[in-house]
Amino acid sequence: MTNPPAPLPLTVLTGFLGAGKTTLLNRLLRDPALADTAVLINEFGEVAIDHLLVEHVDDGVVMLSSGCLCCSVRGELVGALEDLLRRIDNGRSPQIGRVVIETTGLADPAPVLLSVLAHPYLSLRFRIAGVITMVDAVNGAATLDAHPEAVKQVAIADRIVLTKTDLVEGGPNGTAAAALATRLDRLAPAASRVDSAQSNLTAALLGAGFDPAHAGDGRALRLAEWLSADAVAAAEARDGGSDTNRHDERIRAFTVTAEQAISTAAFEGFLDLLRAAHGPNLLRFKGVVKLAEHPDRPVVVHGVQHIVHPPVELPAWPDGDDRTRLVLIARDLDAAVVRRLFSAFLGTPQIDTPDAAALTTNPLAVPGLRFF
Ligand SMILES: Nc1nc2c(ncn2[C@@H]2O[C@H](COP(=O)(O)OP(=O)(O)OP(=O)(O)O)[C@@H](O)[C@H]2O)c(=O)[nH]1
Repeated sequence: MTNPPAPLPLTVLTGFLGAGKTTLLNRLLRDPALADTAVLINEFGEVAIDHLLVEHVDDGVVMLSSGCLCCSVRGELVGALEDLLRRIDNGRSPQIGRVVIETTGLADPAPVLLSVLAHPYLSLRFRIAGVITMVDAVNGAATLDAHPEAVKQVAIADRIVLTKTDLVEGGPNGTAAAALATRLDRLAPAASRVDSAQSNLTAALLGAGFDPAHAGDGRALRLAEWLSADAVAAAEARDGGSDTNRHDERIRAFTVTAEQAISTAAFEGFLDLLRAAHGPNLLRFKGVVKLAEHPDRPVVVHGVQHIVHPPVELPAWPDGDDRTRLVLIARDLDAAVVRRLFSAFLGTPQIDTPDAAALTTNPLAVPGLRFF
């Protein structure tokens, strides 16, 4: 049996209704550097609105036609990706370099990621190269106030693209723009931000993911940049005690770090418990882990809710920092709870908290899936 080809980068382009997704996609697809991109576009009903607006793509476009990507199209999305692979593998379509999925404005991007990550074959053929969220600089704040979906789209972003900065009152350096920037910093400290008016958006957008295959050679985003653990820790220190009334205040990004290596079994146990107890609230997590069995070869993990992408072992620490660093984006989940859980599995329980044995022999604990 031959090995499957290297996984194709898959980028999810999301953002609320009218945020400027199609406008951006049209612009990106004019860039010759993206000529080998396949685009999966969601449509509403029978009117292929987005398709009519997307130019300069012919064979690379796969259209979905049954409504909202976040629900009914999920099965169809898997089918469309499988069909795309089949056509490429048997030569009916040209080789492609990447896939971009544009979600509808109302979609929760997590199920899109889940349908790829949770699929045994698609998870081998695609790697999540990033979630790019468009935020309208004029209506962004009001949209975040009114729509929890928009908050989630921002919270799980790797990159945020600000659109319509040309229309914002006071200009890109004015008070309204600054207030939105502060809010986005709190909600998505791990996401870098670019202005859609900037000229070279292609590189800024499609380089959002970490590619383990090129971890050491500078061709991919650096591990530290992908994780953004420092930015998340800084945001935590800054915003520590804020109130939790607004719905975007319920979502928090936080880090768990450790110098000490953790055994594979203990790390599995930690993830199992975390996913079993808090899966639905775990919007996204990513990390690099120092395993006791081979501390010189870190393991990169990431996932969405209860699903973990197959972990990738790197030949060496690429960035000089050999600590375990996890970044979690979660709703209604206290960072201290997760840190205590990790400490317990690391064998360094805090006062008044159970150790790993107490946690795993707890008859109420729900065993999760093994993934190593
Ligand atoms: N002035 C200005 N207008 C923009 C910008 N980006 C998008 N627009 C306009 O905003 C409107 C909505 O843009 P679309 O690209 O259709 O937004 P969308 O996110 O694809 O919208 P849905 O498909 O409804 O979710 C269009 O009229 C665009 O021309 C921008 O940066 N500046």
